[in-house]
This record gives sequence, structure tokens and C-alpha cells, in this order.
Amino acid sequence: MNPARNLFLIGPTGAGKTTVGRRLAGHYGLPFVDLDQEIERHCGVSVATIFELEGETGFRRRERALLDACTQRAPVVLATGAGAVLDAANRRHLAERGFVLWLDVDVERQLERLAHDRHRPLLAAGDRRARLAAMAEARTPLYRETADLAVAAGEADVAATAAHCIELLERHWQRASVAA
Ligand SMILES: Nc1ncnc2c1ncn2[C@@H]1O[C@H](COP(=O)(O)OP(=O)(O)O)[C@@H](O)[C@H]1O
Ligand SMILES: O=C(O)C1=C[C@@H](OP(=O)(O)O)[C@@H](O)[C@H](O)C1
Ligand SMILES: [Mg+2]
Repeated sequence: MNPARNLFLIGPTGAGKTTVGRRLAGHYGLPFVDLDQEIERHCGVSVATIFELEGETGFRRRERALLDACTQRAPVVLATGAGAVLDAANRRHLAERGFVLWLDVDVERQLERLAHDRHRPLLAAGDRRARLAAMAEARTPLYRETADLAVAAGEADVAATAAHCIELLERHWQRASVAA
């Protein structure tokens, strides 16, 4: 079992942080919190509306405040939004307050999964492939720097990806406890 009390999910949009995170919480019998849903609950409007009214700067300010609060809850499985790692304080809170799991997918798989999605404001306009590639370039080093463990999450099935995560987590934690 997780030596930290919390499990935090990071990674690109469409990697499955929200969907797989919920399953991991079910498996471990822990409460699940999705940071975007928490922001929406707190503000009473959608993430898209926050972007519309306050721009990305306003959204990031709200995201930072709620990430600070949510990472102090324990125990919890917390799915972050893909851009949460852009902020240095967020990265520090994630790294210091729990075990950080990086779900990774490539741009092709993101395009497939998000083809019909209209809820992600940063993908609303322009060339999606180019936007996703630029995001990957800027964010991949930050995911790498923040994560305790990375999982390739490109499998075509949510249950299989969750099972794969559980297997890798257990193996990682087992090794860590033997080494201690
Ligand atoms: N492993 C997977 N296999 C197939 N579809 C997936 C997988 N993970 C996520 N999805 C689908 O991709 C979409 C985006 O997933 P989501 O959990 O919202 O990603 P994130 O929170 O990382 O942006 C959803 O429709 C979800 O059902
Ligand atoms: O890429 C980003 O910066 C964002 C990703 C979204 O979360 P998902 O990773 O769940 O798509 C959400 O937080 C917001 O639209 C901004
Ligand atoms: Mg999500």
C-alpha cells in the first residue's frame, strides 16, 4: 500500500486522470477528488466559463488555491488538470504531500480521445494537434520533475489502464519498502 497517504494524478489532457483516478480511488477505498470539478463546485460555474470571464490567469489563480487546499486533505486520490504543474508552488505541494503518478499519452491518442470533447477551453480554437504538441513540449519536463512514477496510459480501455496502474504502483511500493 501507498506509504504516503495521498495519491495525486498528473499528466496531459485526455490521459485519463479523471476517469482512471476515480477507479484507483474505488480500488483503494479512498475518497476521490477531481480538481477541475472542485473548482467548478467552488465557483458555481464551469471551467469553460471561468476561462471566458477571467481568462487563463483567473483560472490558474483558482486552481492554485484549491490545489493547496485539496493536497492537504488526507487520505485522498486527487486528479489534477493537465496544466496544474505549470506553477512551481503546485509542483512543490504535489511532490511534498503525496505520491505523484504521471499518466502519459501521446498526441495521437489525445486527439482520438478528445475528438468530440468541447469542455477543454485551451483546445477550443485553432489547430488541436499543434496546441497539444506545444503543451507536451512545455509540460513533459514538469511532469517528469514532479512524478514519483510514470505509467504509459495509452491503452484502449479504462479498466485495463487502471489495472496496469495498480500493478505498477504495488510493485513500486513493494520495492520501496524492501529498500527501506
Ligand atoms: N485508458 C483509456 N482508454 C480509453 N479511453 C480513455 C482512457 N482513459 C481516458 N479515456 C477517455 O478519454 C477521455 C478523457 O479522459 P479524462 O479522464 O477526462 O482525461 P484527463 O482527466 O486526463 O483529461 C474520456 O472520454 C475517457 O473516458
Ligand atoms: O491543459 C490544461 O491546462 C487544462 C486541462 C484541463 O484538465 P484535464 O487535464 O482534465 O483536461 C482543465 O484543468 C483546464 O481546461 C486546463
Ligand atoms: Mg480531467
